[in-house]
Amino acid sequence: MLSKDTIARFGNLETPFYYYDLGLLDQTLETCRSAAEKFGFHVHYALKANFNEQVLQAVRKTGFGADCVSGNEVKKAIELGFDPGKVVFAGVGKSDKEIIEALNSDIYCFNVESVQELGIINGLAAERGKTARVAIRINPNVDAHTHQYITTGLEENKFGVNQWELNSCIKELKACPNLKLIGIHFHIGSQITNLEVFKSLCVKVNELNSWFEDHGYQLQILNVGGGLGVDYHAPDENSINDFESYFSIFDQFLERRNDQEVHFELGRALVAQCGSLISRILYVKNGLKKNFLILDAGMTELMRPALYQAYHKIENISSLSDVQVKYDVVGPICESTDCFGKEVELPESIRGDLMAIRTAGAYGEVMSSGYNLRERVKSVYS
Ligand SMILES: Cc1ncc(COP(=O)(O)O)c(C=O)c1O
Ligand SMILES: N[C@@H](CCCC[NH3+])C(=O)O
Repeated sequence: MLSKDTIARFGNLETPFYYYDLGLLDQTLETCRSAAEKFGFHVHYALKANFNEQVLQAVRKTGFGADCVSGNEVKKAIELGFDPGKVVFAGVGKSDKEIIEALNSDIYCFNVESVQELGIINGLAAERGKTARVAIRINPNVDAHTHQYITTGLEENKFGVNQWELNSCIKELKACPNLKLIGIHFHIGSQITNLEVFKSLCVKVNELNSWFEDHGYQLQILNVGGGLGVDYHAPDENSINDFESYFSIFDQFLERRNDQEVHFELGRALVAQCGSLISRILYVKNGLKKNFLILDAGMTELMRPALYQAYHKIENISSLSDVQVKYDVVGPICESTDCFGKEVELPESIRGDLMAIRTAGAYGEVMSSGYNLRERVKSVYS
């Protein structure tokens, strides 16, 4: 909940901007850290969810590692003080330049997404007299029951290698003396709210763990990715995930060998609820059939509703009116999908009112764009 003092402070600020509640972020990180510690699990924060420096500093202080998906994310994590020994690098299209930089930084592990990539990393490592630690990202063909655009673990998705390619992976690994296979990696999708899905993932991981054992590989790491969803409808009631219940599923259903480590790559569940996009109403348009609130923020600042029809709770945080009106809440961008919500019930609103679009800390600021030559969105913290 945004406090009265915080809202009063916004009154003097130019909008739009992202507001981050760093206190809530710290509490969320600490809840996750202590739950993971209880089970002896390791967490790498997925930078793609939010690489705002203040957010990253808080994550780094917690002691989490970094899960990166580009050379620049690897560079940023290391520059901000993450231990290279806790940096992992995934991505279906790692360029040679990105691989070389990651090798030079001695990162912990490459999460490899194709048979061909194994050979490329091996060649680049050999040229530098290095051995690269790798984990194979396997597509487990588990349905994450999430939005079709953010599911990643089905055979029709571009991510990872399919199970029928595993023999080729082993053959390639045998021909790659500069690679050390340390684990297997999975990530089945994002915004997963049905925790049963993770049980199905565990069953697959167990099967594949045994498969590698049967082929002579004792894996050090089982990396089960991220994907834990958050409550977009009730950000105040459920501001921090129940990380203990989430981790306990893996504790119960994963068949770990003696020293095997379990790694997680959480993004959204760590940072979504601490961020809100704050905006002002520019115009109120009352039509015959619809009332529009036109905000000074749009899909350029928060793309999720336009891209995935994603729901975000919208609040008028300055209106004192008791009258409730339904509005379509839209942005100023020259696109019809530039809409944050349709038929949203809000207190009667006027030009200048402050609006908060909640649960915007993950995949918000980082996905903003300069379309329509918009200014880069600013951030405010408390
Ligand atoms: C490989 C990988 N790991 C981790 C994540 C983080 O996912 P989430 O933010 O849903 O926890 C993603 C994004 O979906 C991903 O693609
Ligand atoms: N960017 C997405 C999720 C994809 C996560 C990365 N694989 C979102 O806003 O929900």
